[in-house]
Amino acid sequence: MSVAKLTTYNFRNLSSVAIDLHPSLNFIIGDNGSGKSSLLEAIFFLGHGKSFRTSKVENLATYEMDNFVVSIKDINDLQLGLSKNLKSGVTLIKINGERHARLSELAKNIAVQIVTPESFKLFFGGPKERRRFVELGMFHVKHDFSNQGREFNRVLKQRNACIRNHLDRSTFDYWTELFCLLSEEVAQVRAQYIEDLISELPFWLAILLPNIADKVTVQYLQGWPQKKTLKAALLDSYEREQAFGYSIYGAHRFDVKFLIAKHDLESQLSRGQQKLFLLALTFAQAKLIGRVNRVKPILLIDDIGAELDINSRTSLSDAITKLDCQVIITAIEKGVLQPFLNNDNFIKEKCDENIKYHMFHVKHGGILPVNNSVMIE
Ligand SMILES: Nc1ncnc2c1ncn2[C@@H]1O[C@H](COP(=O)(O)OP(=O)(O)OP(=O)(O)O)[C@@H](O)[C@H]1O
Repeated sequence: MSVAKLTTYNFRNLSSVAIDLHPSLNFIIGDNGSGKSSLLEAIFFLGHGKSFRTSKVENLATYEMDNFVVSIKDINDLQLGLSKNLKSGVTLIKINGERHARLSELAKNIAVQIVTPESFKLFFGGPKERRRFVELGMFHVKHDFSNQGREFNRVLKQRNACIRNHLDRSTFDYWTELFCLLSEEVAQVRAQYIEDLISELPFWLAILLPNIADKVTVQYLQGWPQKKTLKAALLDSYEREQAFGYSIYGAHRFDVKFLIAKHDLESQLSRGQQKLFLLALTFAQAKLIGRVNRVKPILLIDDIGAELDINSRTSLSDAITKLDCQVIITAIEKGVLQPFLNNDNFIKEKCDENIKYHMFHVKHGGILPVNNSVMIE
């Protein structure tokens, strides 16, 4: 889906917002603290059921308010809505007016990816963000995997409980057997997905980071030593697991390593280059998501000017012309967007309604369209 209309109520500092978005390209400009990230956060919240910057849902309601609502409508009038009452704790999920119990029902309809100024630091930090990134892609691309993934998580929990509670050896062995079986299955599906992702990457690197495009290698680490079976690795680490109190090997411990000439990518690239690399990877993932044809991905880029010089932003605008995504970009001032505004390829490739983009100005939580920037051909 792409968002045709976004409505928010009591969300962060945004006053009641109702804006019409362009199917391909949108710019949100405004001063620091005006509410740009909050707007992206509202869309992200619908796609993920959580924020990208706080784990406390109560932070999302406007100060002093005890409820908030976010809803979107696509061009075919599909309507997704999520409201939260902080007092009662009730979360209401609605799709076309009908109530649903699971956030994943919403997420099936909207694939939101975000790149913020902090993203690349998190991504190249611990494995958590890399795992999250891959799992989001798999959720949308490998539909059949969802049940398998849920079952794996259930068995992992059971096995961890066995370790923590020092249950008898036969119960432990039962869960270990099942855990190994599911780990192998999950790791295999994931390996396929990562292979697909890696095969998309060179195209985007050639646009965004041409100097290193052919030097990058990617390693998938399945979650246990490559040379051993998981069962053998777990047997060897029985004592350590008992001491730690959780499963130290298994498909949940997977990781992806990016290397340039055998060195960790993050130790070789500048901050701007790391950000471009993450964008290339995000575009590769968006392409895979788009290809399964169920949902058109939505790409949010917060503070496009951070870390990126004019050349990088020009390459980025070229890359975006090649994506079939709805893109929403924030910036503190219009000048930063010149490479995008001057890029004629948007007109040819992206403009199906004679309008190149929509631009909005956010001021103190209020949002106004910038009329003269909505270019009619
Ligand atoms: N729950 C809330 N209720 C009301 N205002 C809030 C709430 N949470 C944060 N704010 C305020 O909302 C404002 C907008 O924050 P936001 O991060 O969206 O700004 P921004 O436009 O992205 O700024 P920057 O360019 O500095 O990143 C900030 O001034 C912040 O203090």
